[in-house]
Amino acid sequence: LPRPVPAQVAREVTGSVEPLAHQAPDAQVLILGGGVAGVIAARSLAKQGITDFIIVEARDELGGRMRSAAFGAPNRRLTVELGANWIQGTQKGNGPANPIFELALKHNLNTVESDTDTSMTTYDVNGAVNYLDVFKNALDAFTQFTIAAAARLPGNLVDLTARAGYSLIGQKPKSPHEIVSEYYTFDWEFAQTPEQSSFIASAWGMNWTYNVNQGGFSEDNLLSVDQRGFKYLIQAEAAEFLHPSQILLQATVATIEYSDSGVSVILMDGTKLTAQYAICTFSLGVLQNDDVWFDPPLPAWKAEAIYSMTMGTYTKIFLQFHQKFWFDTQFALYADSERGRYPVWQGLDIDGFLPGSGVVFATVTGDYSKRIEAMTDAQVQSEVMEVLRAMFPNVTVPEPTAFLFPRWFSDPLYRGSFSTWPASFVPQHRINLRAPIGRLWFSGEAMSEKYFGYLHGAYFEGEATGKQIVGCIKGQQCNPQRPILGIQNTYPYGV
Ligand SMILES: Cc1cc2nc3c(=O)[nH]c(=O)nc-3n(C[C@H](O)[C@H](O)[C@H](O)COP(=O)(O)OP(=O)(O)OC[C@H]3O[C@@H](n4cnc5c(N)ncnc54)[C@H](O)[C@@H]3O)c2cc1C
Repeated sequence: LPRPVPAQVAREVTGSVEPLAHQAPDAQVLILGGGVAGVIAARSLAKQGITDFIIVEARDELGGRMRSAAFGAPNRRLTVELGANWIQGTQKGNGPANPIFELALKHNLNTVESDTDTSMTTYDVNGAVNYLDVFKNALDAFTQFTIAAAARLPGNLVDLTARAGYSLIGQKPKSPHEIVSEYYTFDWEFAQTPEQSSFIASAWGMNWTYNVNQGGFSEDNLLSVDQRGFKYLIQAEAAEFLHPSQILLQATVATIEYSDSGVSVILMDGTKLTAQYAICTFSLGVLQNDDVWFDPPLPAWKAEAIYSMTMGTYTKIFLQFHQKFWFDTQFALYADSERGRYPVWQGLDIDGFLPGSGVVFATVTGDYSKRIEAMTDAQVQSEVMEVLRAMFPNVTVPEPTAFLFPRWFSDPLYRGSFSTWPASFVPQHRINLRAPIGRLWFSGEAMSEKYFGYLHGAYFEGEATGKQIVGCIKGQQCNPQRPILGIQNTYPYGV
């Protein structure tokens, strides 16, 4: 979609800031960010006849964290997913459907069933070693973990860390095989350690997505191998209703000014845009790291909510080789003496996936992601090759023909990969994270109570915010969530 130059946008206002009341707004609604939440919020507005909006996006395309890249040696290039890759939970029978799954069907996305539970080969520092029994125990332990967490709800028992939850059900992994198996069931999903995560919210996050008995979609995971990129799904949806004048690409927001009567946004190039309402869909990481300035500064209740949720980082490290020399399963585990050291591997050179691609990738998360982002590509490649050579002691592992990993944590447009819920984040914090201030609304995956972290969380939040703003504009129903001022302990400290 080409970058438009609407007349209002071209009218640059730099320097002194005029009061909002004195100028005609550039749009009824500014949608800040063109990821899933932004595009679906726009669709919600358009469906209700509100077409006077502009999506303001820093990058040169829509999609946000649905981000793909061309990867590989010049004669063997293919599309890989740097960001979101799976449709997590699809639909069982006539039950609730994951809306991302519905979009994938609608736009004929090429996906393949991902067998995360049984298509596994296990390795450690001595090469291939079968510890599938330990791995299976970890999968079962996670099911027990979710049951134990859910059991706390009826009694309104306080949240704990996921680590405490594991310990309470007797799971105390000690050997590298046990530790990497636990890592796969927990960190690889949440991009944080059990110590950094909520017991209750980690369990319900899984249940609402995967457990049909608890209102989830299904247990299935579909991996996008679509060579147009996973993002095609949201770009194709956007193309159905967006007019070029409703999108402003390569426009980075520097400051957001807000009040009870309107919002104005100042871009990095000094352009000022004004609107009656704005929806900020920037990632939690962006909000946490002052990449965008708010004027006036965000109130204490909002700042506390933003800083109390966690932004996890999930990093895929892609390698391409002339020839496949690795496992035939979809996944492999590598147990190192250090927890989180290049632990999960995925092969794409498999029938139905990307056969003949010569591509395999490792995933690291959380603090380990931050660690490698501070290193050079060559240093990371050398560590990864050391691990591959330990996994395959009988193979002369050559240097890869291509190597790539994204730096989500360092990127000022994201500052991480997706949000995770820590034990000290209480439901009132989530209400405050989501609550609008004046005419400025907040949306995106991190605001979702049931689906934080996921594409479908971004989708549902974008849809809900769009609908609420329609209600306000049309003067029908305008009931913005009121913040909770001063979230208190249930029981006072005795000091
Ligand atoms: C590595 C990784 C793996 C993931 N895997 C999965 C998965 O398999 N399945 C799944 O369901 N989810 C997955 N997710 C999560 C999923 O991608 C997100 O939940 C979802 O894309 C978030 O959408 P959003 O619209 O809330 O935010 P975003 O996609 O972040 O959209 C916000 C937009 O704002 C723009 N922006 C930021 N700052 C500015 C600024 N100052 N000015 C202008 N524009 C700005 C950004 O460029 C971005 O386009 C993954 C994410 C990552 C990073």
